[in-house]
Amino acid sequence: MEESGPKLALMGPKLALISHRSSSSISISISISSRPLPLSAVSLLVLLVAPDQSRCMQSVTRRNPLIQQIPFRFQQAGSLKRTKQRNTTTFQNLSVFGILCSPPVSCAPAANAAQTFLVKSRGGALSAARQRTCWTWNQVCKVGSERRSFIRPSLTDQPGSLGPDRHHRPAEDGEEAWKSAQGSFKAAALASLMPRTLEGQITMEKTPSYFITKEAPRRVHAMSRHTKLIVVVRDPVTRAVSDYTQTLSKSPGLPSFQNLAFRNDSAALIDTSWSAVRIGIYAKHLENWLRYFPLSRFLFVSGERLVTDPAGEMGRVQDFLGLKRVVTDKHFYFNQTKGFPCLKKPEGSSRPRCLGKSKGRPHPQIPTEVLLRLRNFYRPLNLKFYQMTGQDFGWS
Ligand SMILES: Nc1ncnc2c1ncn2[C@@H]1O[C@H](COP(=O)(O)OS(=O)(=O)O)[C@@H](OP(=O)(O)O)[C@H]1O
Repeated sequence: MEESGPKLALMGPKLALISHRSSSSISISISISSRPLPLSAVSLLVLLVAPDQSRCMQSVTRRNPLIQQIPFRFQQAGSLKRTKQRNTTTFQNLSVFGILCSPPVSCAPAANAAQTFLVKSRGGALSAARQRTCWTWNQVCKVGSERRSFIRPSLTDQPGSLGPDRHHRPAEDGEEAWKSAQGSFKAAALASLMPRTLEGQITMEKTPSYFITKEAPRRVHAMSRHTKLIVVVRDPVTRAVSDYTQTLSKSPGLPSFQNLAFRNDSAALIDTSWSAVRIGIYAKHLENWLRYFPLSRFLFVSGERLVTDPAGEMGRVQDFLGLKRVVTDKHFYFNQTKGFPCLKKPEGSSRPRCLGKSKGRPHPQIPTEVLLRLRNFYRPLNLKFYQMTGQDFGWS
């Protein structure tokens, strides 16, 4: 008989396996009861488990008169599909997110001012001017249906992403009120992006960059302080090489790893402004999160064990979430060609499934001396991270 209640689902390539190039992310596809919640195509990082989004949203909107109503939610999924349920409209595979500006900011064109959206493109593909443009509901739908723009929920501070448009702030509002409105708005906007959570369901979201985004802990906390957070971490040296490999695959003319890893003015110093290096300073990012969430709210998953013992790590994830252990050893096999564990049978499919080509790419050869220096750089930072988490990840 089919078990009821929340469980982890083994769905697509992004499923119960995990990814962690971006240091902190967990790539679990989740199912809400029997209905799969499609997650984004990027590896995950922070997993938000919010028990009651709608209540959370109501309190946000009550506290701030600027936000009267946020009636739309967006999911990323298959084809564009509109469904109505309890006054909530859900668009699937509207790879766009929209935020209701209420009262509407004055933006052009605003044919339907009551339903005006700020739109942001994934990776900044839209021009800055377009990013600042508020779009009407119809325009958002159009973009979604044409799949021209991919917009992901974001807690970062990029202009034109979440929140009232800074260029159109109401003159009568004081600075504090405005800041608070922006903060609440972002929290509400995030909540609005989450699917409605019903009894017996868990809502999850994954965005690697949250872990390293300064504003994210405060905003996630504002959305729900009961959120559970899952962070997948991998040896920061391997992570940096993986990060570089990914960038190299998109920009073949990239300077060498060592050129980027060391400062121009002093070849002895590691360049911590390079994101591939900076992201691996886990202790620093965690400090920022611990200002808002106690350690008990976190689960740290080892990226290395995820490869050597995926079922074991998934067992920890299920325990942490209070779920019955549904995902076990019998779901995985080691694929010799891929060199990684794969799923024997994802949900809804009779065929085995491995993660895609961009996961588990061969890394370029980096001189041993360079890796050694990087390892020395990370050693004390890793130790600090072990102390903070109470976990030894064994990165030597
Ligand atoms: N089962 C399985 N199959 C394939 N790959 C696996 C698996 N488990 C973990 N990994 C590792 O995931 C790394 C990619 O991490 P992300 O998904 O976070 O990267 S991304 O930034 O979202 O592209 C990817 O890093 P690279 O090896 O550098 O490609 C893999 O090492």
